[in-house]
Amino acid sequence: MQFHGTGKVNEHGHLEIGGMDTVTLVEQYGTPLYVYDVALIRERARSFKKTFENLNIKAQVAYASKAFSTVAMVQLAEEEGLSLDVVSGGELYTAIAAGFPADKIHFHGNNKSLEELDMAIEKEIGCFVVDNFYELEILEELCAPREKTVNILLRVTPGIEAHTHDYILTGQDDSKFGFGLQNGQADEAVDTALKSKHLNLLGVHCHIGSQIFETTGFLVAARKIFEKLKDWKNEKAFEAQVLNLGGGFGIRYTKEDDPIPASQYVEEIIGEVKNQAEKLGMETPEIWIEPGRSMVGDAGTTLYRIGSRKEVPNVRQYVAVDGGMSDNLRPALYQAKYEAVLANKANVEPDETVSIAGKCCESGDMLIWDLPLPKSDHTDLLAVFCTGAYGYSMANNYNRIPRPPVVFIENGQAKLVVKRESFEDMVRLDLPLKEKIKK
Ligand SMILES: Cc1ncc(COP(=O)(O)O)c(C=O)c1O
Ligand SMILES: N[C@@H](CCCC[NH3+])C(=O)O
Repeated sequence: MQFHGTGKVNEHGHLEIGGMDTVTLVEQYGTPLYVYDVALIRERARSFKKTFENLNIKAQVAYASKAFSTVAMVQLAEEEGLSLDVVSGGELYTAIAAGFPADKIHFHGNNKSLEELDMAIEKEIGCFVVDNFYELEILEELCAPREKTVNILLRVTPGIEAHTHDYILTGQDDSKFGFGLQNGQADEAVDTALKSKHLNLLGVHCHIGSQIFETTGFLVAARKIFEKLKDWKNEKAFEAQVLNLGGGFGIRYTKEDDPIPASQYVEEIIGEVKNQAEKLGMETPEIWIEPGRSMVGDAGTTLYRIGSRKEVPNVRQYVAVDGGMSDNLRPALYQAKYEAVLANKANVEPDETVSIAGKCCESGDMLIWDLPLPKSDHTDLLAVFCTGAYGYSMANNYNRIPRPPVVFIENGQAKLVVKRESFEDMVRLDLPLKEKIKK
């Protein structure tokens, strides 16, 4: 088993993360439990930033907070000097509540509401990534009476089919996001933005998809965008100061995944952007990127307690854990694959193959199919790796299952950063039909 970050097996044969025994963590915080290896998040953030710095490129590395948004995570992003991508009022509110510098916040979304835009204008965020004509219109309308000017990027869809799951593709022509680059929409959006009194057009944004292992898609996107930038420079006297190529860098969930290092994505992107700019006689724009999964994905591990078991003779052994699609929706939604070990028997050789079921009332609530494991029972803990991105952030209360807490681990210290939801929380927003809720 290849562990991630500071993960290793300690002298008790237990999985250790950030110098903390995971069995001890469970004694203290219970299961299910999300555990984050903070040193690994810092390492990822620094590696992205350093690649730009080494090549002397003006850049912003914006953490895509949709991957995992909590006050503590946003504060960690700030400590590491990252910018922040938010995609809703809730993520924006979290950033503000965390004290994140507003001028380093970039606001995404294909249907930002008036209230959300209002809040973002009031907070004076750094940039709006405008997705459609309606947003151009309402943003101008909201800014005019305040006599405020806001920075914007136009999100374009370059017409690229990156190799990833269909549900997480975003750069193809037939996408709900952005202005079509090929069909004249992007040209029209540039005209509208340039005419507007209160929108300061900084440049272009594009995001081709998520969990991408090759650089080709990013490079083709950059080339296609530059063809337009050249036209816009010649025909509209508009020169882009910023090119944001989004996130999407893939990570290793299982041994079948073979991602290139984060620095390689960045180096190749920089190379192409410089090349294109030079070829077209333009200044190299500032390059912004928005990694989410590659910032936090492999830093997260979920700890579960093993529970019931069911054998379907000659077919399979189901082993159930005390969580499931309520804390990790990805297997049910994308057929995502994960690796796991018994946290308390981390160096014991497997002696059976089991399929890990969640506890939700849904046949599709399966976390891992056909996983080799040592024989296990209720005294054992399952550690599922690489759950740091889109795990907690997509967690839900299906079956009124409370969401697990989140613990940050660094240098042998554990810090609770999200509390466990309680059953009271499950009825917190409910209003009774009768006077009293029976307890
Ligand atoms: C606009 C945008 N930026 C950044 C991201 C982050 O992607 P990832 O987590 O794959 O790096 C996403 C999600 O796919 C996105 O839609
Ligand atoms: N939620 C997705 C990625 C979403 C990408 C956001 N545009 C995942 O878990 O892989």
